Amino acid sequence: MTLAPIPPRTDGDTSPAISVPATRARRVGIMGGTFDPIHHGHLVAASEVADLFDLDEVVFVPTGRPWQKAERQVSAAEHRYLMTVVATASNPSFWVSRVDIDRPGPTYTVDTVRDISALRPGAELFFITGADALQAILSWKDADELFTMCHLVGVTRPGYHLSSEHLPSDSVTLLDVPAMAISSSAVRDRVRAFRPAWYLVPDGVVQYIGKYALYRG
Ligand SMILES: Nc1ncnc2c1ncn2[C@@H]1O[C@H](COP(=O)(O)OP(=O)(O)OP(=O)(O)O)[C@@H](O)[C@H]1O
Ligand SMILES: O=C(O)c1ccc[n+]([C@@H]2O[C@H](COP(=O)([O-])O)[C@@H](O)[C@H]2O)c1
Repeated sequence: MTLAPIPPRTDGDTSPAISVPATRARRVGIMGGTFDPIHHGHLVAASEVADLFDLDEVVFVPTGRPWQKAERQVSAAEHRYLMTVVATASNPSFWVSRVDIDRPGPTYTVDTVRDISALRPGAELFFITGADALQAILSWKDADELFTMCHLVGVTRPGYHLSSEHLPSDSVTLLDVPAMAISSSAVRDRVRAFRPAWYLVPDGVVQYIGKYALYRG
């Protein structure tokens, strides 16, 4: 049997075919992160926001060069991208974009949102952040412009105070999500110490980490 070749994508993305009611604009969540590795805290946050904000899809965007983590050693973008694909593959409304890892230079969220907006013209955009990232948002590049480009959804995260003080109230919503006391740093530390990462990250991500001997130090 001969299979028809898969046509090449021009945008480098593998977004699923999702039909959106004709009566309203498409509602798109953007979950940005270093995802080194992606864990269940990220996935629960995205799933909760998708449900409560009636999102049609959530696009996970692994950072290319996270400039505020410049002092850290971050795994190769391709590994972080592929682990994010593995972790989200089973959810029909989750997908992963390469826009940040394919853009040269430091990763700024204003560029992320601009690029996703170009892929989804006319969509309403919701950028999802944990409490720690929201606390730092005024230090982000062109934060004022970001508030005009998308709605920010700040979610609870164990160990961090969630607050929108000093942020424009019409651009930010705070949301309680089920507490997942998980961080990528803790997962990396566990792997380095030969301790299990099962159930903190999706099974396929545990296997990916083992296959490529990530975080062994
Ligand atoms: N357990 C969690 N609950 C809610 N939000 C989270 C959680 N972990 C991360 N986030 C949010 O997900 C986004 C991406 O986080 P990131 O990829 O840096 O993960 P991390 O666990 O904070 O990583 P690291 O420990 O390496 O700093 C950020 O907005 C962060 O606040
Ligand atoms: O735009 C910025 O200047 C900026 C500075 C720091 C972090 N961010 C974004 O915040 C998200 C979470 O980042 P991090 O470093 O906590 O994984 C991710 O999408 C980053 O690109 C964005």
